[in-house]
Amino acid sequence: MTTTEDRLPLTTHYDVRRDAQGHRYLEPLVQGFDLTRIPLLNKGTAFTHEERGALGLDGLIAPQVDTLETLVGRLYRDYVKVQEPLDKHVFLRNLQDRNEVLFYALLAAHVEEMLPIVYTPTVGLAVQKFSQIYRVPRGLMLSTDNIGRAGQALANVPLNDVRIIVATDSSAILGIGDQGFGGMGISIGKLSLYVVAGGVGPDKTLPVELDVGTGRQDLLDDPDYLGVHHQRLTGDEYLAFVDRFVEATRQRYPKAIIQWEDFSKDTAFRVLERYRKVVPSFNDDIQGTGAVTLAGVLRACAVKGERLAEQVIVIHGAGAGGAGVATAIREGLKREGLDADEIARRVFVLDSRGLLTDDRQMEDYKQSLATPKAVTDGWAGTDLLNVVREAKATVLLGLSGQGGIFSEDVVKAIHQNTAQPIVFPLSNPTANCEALPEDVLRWTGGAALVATGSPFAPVELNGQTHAIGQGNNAFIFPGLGFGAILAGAREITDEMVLEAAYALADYTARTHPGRLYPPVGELPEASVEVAVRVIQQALRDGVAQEQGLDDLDEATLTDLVRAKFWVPKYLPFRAPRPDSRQN
Ligand SMILES: O=C([O-])CC(=O)C(=O)O
Ligand SMILES: [Mg+2]
Repeated sequence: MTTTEDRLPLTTHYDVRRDAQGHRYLEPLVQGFDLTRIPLLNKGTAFTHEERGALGLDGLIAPQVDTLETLVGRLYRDYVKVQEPLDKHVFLRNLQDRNEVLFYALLAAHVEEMLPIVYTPTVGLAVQKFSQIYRVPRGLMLSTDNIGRAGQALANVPLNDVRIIVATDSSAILGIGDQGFGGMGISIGKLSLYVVAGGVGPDKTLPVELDVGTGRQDLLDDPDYLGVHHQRLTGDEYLAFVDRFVEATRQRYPKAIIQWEDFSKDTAFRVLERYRKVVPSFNDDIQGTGAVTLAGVLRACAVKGERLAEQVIVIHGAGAGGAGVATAIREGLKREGLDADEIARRVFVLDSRGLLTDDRQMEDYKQSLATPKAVTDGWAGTDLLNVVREAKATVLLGLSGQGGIFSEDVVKAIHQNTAQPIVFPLSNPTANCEALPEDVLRWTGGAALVATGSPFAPVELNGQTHAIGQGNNAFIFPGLGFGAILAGAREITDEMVLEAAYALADYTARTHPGRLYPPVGELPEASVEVAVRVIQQALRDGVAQEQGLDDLDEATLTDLVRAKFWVPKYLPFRAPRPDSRQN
């Protein structure tokens, strides 16, 4: 054996090792043509002459030997010729499925430009068209057909050291609802961000689709739809399905974190609570969105020269996102010294029927978000416009998925209450955004502090340029997950998520004091800071299992996080020695 450690190779197809000088190299466990067909192994024309000779590639690759940089340049020149966002998405996904390091090198070189293509908003369209654009498999597809063999399905995954899983049941993708099997696209997209912005190696990531059926008749009737053709499982059957997935995952990947993504309000809270002490896991839409929104609101308050505790916050939308944001904002208010009574008078949550008041019939999870009925005594009404007026709102947050619901009336009403209203239409993708930033700015004479969930171009108004911050949980989950991985966290605590919010706000305050969020191009940098603070919080909470982190000061910890950050490059290949463990 060439290794002393008792562990499986990183994947079925290769291992990564270090030579005597400490340089990393890749040891392929397959040979020849297969090397050009496995995306994590393929180097395209960048295989060296020596590698071609040693690995059975002679004659199988174009003569020229390229570098990764040359390939990135060539691909980019091709990429810019593609016009439609969905076609660009398909271009990049095909590259990912062909040559994964090159995909990440290209993405890393053009983060700001390509994020809206691999991720929000274009990923929304890719999810809707998933069955049409599907070419080769990626990730784990569990369905009612195979969930009884979940253990075998996980054993079939060629990765041996998965650390982060994004799993969706596709019941509430972005703001576009039930997407059936197509939700796999969001798991894939989120994990691309874990790699490019969160420093996790692609061979440690696994996208998962939990295909429990769909409530969409149009999909069920469509012969081209690739998911299972039946109604969604519900109740105990549904939970038994997810139980099987969690149990098989724990067996195969005991160190993996699960990010629950885009579960509808009917399942999101139950799933999160059921498993969060069983596997390190969090719900991105509840907790990630809560944290990223709190971070932006804290920044907006600072820009105004005020405190969060002075604001009155109206949250429109009481699904997973709205509930998560309400919880995060309440925590923020508590940290600034407000008691429960005061908080109840400052945070108002609305669903599609208006303000949640404690005399209303509603789902269990909403009850803790409801306003005491007495607070609304004498109000003209409890619809959005009336709540903004009567509560004297200064902050308006949109998580409803209802495009355009922040009308001119509503925005002008909040502007009556404060010189600089904080207005965040956060729903995704773009068509579901509660208002267009340029409208909000125009209706408020440029005074509003605006951030959105989907990317928007800067707005020019009266000779001024307003950058629109992207309050997307992409600023939280990669750093949160990376930090939790590095800490070996056995649980992801609420405090770790909250700390991620303050870390992001601090990063923005230091690097861009006038902004609400950093530019998206800085996602990797911001994630490093988030990861460091998450590790520190995991240590404080006593959930970090990784040894040797306790005594590190912040600078050393930051260096460590940077050193662990995966960067796309082609490692040199060395054929395994005959006595190696191949087979
Ligand atoms: O995916 C995004 O852009 C943010 C998110 O989690 C959602 O909108 O569900
Ligand atoms: Mg989501």
